[in-house]
Amino acid sequence: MNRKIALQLSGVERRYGQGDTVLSILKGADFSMRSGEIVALVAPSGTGKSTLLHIAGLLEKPDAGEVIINGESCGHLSDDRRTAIRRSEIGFVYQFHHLLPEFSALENIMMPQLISGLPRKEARDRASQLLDYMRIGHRGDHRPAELSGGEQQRVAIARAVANAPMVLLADEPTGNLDPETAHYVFDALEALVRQSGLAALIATHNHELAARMDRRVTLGDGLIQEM
Ligand SMILES: Nc1ncnc2c1ncn2[C@@H]1O[C@H](COP(=O)(O)OP(=O)(O)OP(=O)(O)O)[C@@H](O)[C@H]1O
Repeated sequence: MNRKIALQLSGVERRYGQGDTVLSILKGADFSMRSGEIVALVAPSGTGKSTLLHIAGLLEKPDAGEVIINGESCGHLSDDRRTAIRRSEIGFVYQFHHLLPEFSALENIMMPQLISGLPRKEARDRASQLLDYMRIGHRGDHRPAELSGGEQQRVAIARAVANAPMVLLADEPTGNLDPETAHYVFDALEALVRQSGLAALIATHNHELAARMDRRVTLGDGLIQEM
């Protein structure tokens, strides 16, 4: 199988601080991921996982190097173009769901599509389909506070992929869940990735979950290394 490269990082560098207190987090990191692939990012706390995900997701700019999404090099793009790529090609999931509390699960999933200009009916149909896919179709009218932790994360994943992005970036998406629920949420995520062909990079401290993914990478000395 030779699927196309959805995300590529080339020579990515990131430093924080100034003068004597510069902290070099990424020192020329290279990485690529193909459509349909699920990659675990497993590395000790503070080594730069979130930094890497923020750069890959165009939320932060690297000090040097390139981020290429779906063949488009993003380094020299205008902020507007970067925002447009982020909205259409990238989905984010975090450790805490960050769903809007006053809206239902269905409405939360519709939101990114409405922001992208999709008609309400189409957004609703797709949101409903995603809820079914995540096996929580019966929970569409519930607000986040009325859902379990695992259900909330499944809604968050559905919302992240609502605009059919090329790349899903997840920062400890099951970090707040018990092990059994974590596996259940991952089952749903995996099914979604296989069905949609998006590429997923998932930072996790859960080694059992990482073992279920296609590939595992780690961060060491500012570089991304295959495990
Ligand atoms: N804006 C910033 N300014 C200064 N230092 C920062 C900034 N953001 C991150 N850092 C530092 O960079 C290092 C990497 O942070 P990052 O959040 O990427 O690590 P992480 O591997 O995701 O950690 P964790 O697993 O604990 O979430 C840390 O030492 C952190 O303190």
